[in-house]
Amino acid sequence: MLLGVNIDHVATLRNARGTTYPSPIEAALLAETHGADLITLHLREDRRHIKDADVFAIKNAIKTRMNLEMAMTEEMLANAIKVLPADVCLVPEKREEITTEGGLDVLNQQDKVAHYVETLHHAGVRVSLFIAADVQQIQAAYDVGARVIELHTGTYADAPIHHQNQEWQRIRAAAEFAHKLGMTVNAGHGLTIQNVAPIAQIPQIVELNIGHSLIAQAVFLGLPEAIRQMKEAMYRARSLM
Ligand SMILES: CC(=O)[C@@H](O)[C@H](O)COP(=O)(O)O
Ligand SMILES: NCC(=O)COP(=O)(O)O
Repeated sequence: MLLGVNIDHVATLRNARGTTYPSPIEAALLAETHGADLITLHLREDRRHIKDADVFAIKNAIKTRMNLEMAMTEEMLANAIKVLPADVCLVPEKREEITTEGGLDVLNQQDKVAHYVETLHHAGVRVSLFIAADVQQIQAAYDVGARVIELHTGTYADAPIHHQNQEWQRIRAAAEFAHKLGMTVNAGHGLTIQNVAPIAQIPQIVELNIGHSLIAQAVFLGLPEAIRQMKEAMYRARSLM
């Protein structure tokens, strides 16, 4: 199981004072030296954390692969064609949101999503769609040509303890459905060292993208140790399957 380290919130800390530190580029290099299988970052339209310069610098510096998250806008599409990351993950964005709230609504904008998928595929970029654990959305993702999805685990992560199993069941069923279609299934959002194990135990999920809780842990433990503990939790969970 692969771990994508999302470094958005290293940039949040940097931007708090407008300094050059902590450097997202340094964080990306440290993360991949200490176990990150890929580096995920979200260039938001409002640039509240990751900036355009970070994207280009990280693309040129890392040895693993870049998973660039972006909204479906012409500006972001043009930028992605310039950067040419290994992966683009199309995510919904609302200016007023604190963080990503829901999954991309593929079902109700299939022509638009198909255009972004086709354009990025033509440029040699693999495309994943960040969607809710919903069979109709997964089928729509397949129908528009996407062969990779990232299941939004936010409803699982935010669920009250007595609802968590129900949310986990939804994600497990969604992963099974997508896998049967031949899709690559990733997952992410709101995952922590405390809640990651059940998600890691879903056999069809091959990659987890984790950011906020990892960077938070890194404040106390340092990034290498935070990554080590997260990977250990993922592998321990897998070994108990
Ligand atoms: C799509 C997703 O769940 C995250 O990767 C996203 O980047 C969250 O946005 P913030 O990093 O701005 O919280
Ligand atoms: N796509 C999920 C991601 O990259 C990280 O989300 P989070 O762990 O910061 O909530």
